[in-house]
Amino acid sequence: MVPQTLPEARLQIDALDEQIQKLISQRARVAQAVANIKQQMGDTGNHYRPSREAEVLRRAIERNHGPDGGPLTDETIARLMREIMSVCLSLESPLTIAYLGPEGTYTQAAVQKHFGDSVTARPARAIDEIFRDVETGAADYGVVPVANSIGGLVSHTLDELVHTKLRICGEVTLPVHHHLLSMQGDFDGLTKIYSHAQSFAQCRKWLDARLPKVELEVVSSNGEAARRAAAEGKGTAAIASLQAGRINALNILASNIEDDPSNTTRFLVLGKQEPEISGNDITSVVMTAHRNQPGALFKLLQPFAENGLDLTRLESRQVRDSVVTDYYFFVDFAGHAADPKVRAVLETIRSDAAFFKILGSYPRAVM
Ligand SMILES: C=C(O[C@@H]1C=C(C(=O)O)C=C[C@H]1O)C(=O)O
Repeated sequence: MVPQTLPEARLQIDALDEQIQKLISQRARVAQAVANIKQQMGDTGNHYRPSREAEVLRRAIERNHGPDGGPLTDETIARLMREIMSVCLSLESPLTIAYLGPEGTYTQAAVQKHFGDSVTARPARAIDEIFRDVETGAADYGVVPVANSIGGLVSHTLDELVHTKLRICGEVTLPVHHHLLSMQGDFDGLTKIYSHAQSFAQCRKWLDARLPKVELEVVSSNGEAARRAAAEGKGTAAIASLQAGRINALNILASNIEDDPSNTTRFLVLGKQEPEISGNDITSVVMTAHRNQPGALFKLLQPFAENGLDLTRLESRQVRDSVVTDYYFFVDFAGHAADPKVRAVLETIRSDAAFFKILGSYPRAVM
């Protein structure tokens, strides 16, 4: 019944809130029961299940299109469900997630998007430190950037992936929006802007048009840029994320100043876990072909085509220290390595490749 007066509307909202709260508490109790059941089943690790979470989020989005759907966007519904799962999971297993710090980086925003707010985010100084934090158990999972639609591949991440024992257990895609942030409230007397080199490159046109005379100083991250703008105050600004602005209490002088509004960064979630089949999964592998064999790459990729496996990404990176030119091929495709058909294809490729490694099978990003 659509309310006609404000008191009527408030009454309805109070009644709905009561129901929502009751249901959320019930859900949390069931999640606690799940933890006990998993322990009884001899599960010794944490209780985070990437495939199950993807399934819950996909269902929420499906429902949003059904008879119980409402005026909220899929993204909003998924974000709310994400937070509910995040608080439920924190009762089962409080998680620590290593990310490329300092606070306020886009990688931290990716952690929040993927795991929700009820995790401890642990900033690392460099990408290899994130791998080490997860390998040693200082963090349960790690989040690293792997590619940006404008800036290209993150080579440190690819290099670490070749050698690590960790598995990719998830992906996060994040639209990247840059903002000009400062302690001051206007452009007057701005003489210096701090940012990461990539962010400057991504805002080149805007900077040339609006602030051609201001000095640009490259720092190690956007989080660091925001920290400096806050510490130095008047006359300085940073190009960074809204989150970095919030953390450092900066004003927004200009929003979405990136040249390409579809600018997106892809991140990987690293862990020791092998996610189960979720029904919409990606598998990542890395391989090298035998040298001096014409058509070697063609031969490596042929089994994917012959078995109808859809390649979603193919990147190459030169093998470090190789005198002769030699390339690692990073291939992503739709499917899960536990699927017998996929397993057979991977075994064929493994026997044809000079080097071959499965990096992980994980649910395709839902949000
Ligand atoms: C409750 C579970 O454990 C965790 C919490 C989930 C949730 O709150 O829905 C989903 C998957 C797991 O990360 C489960 O495995 O079902």
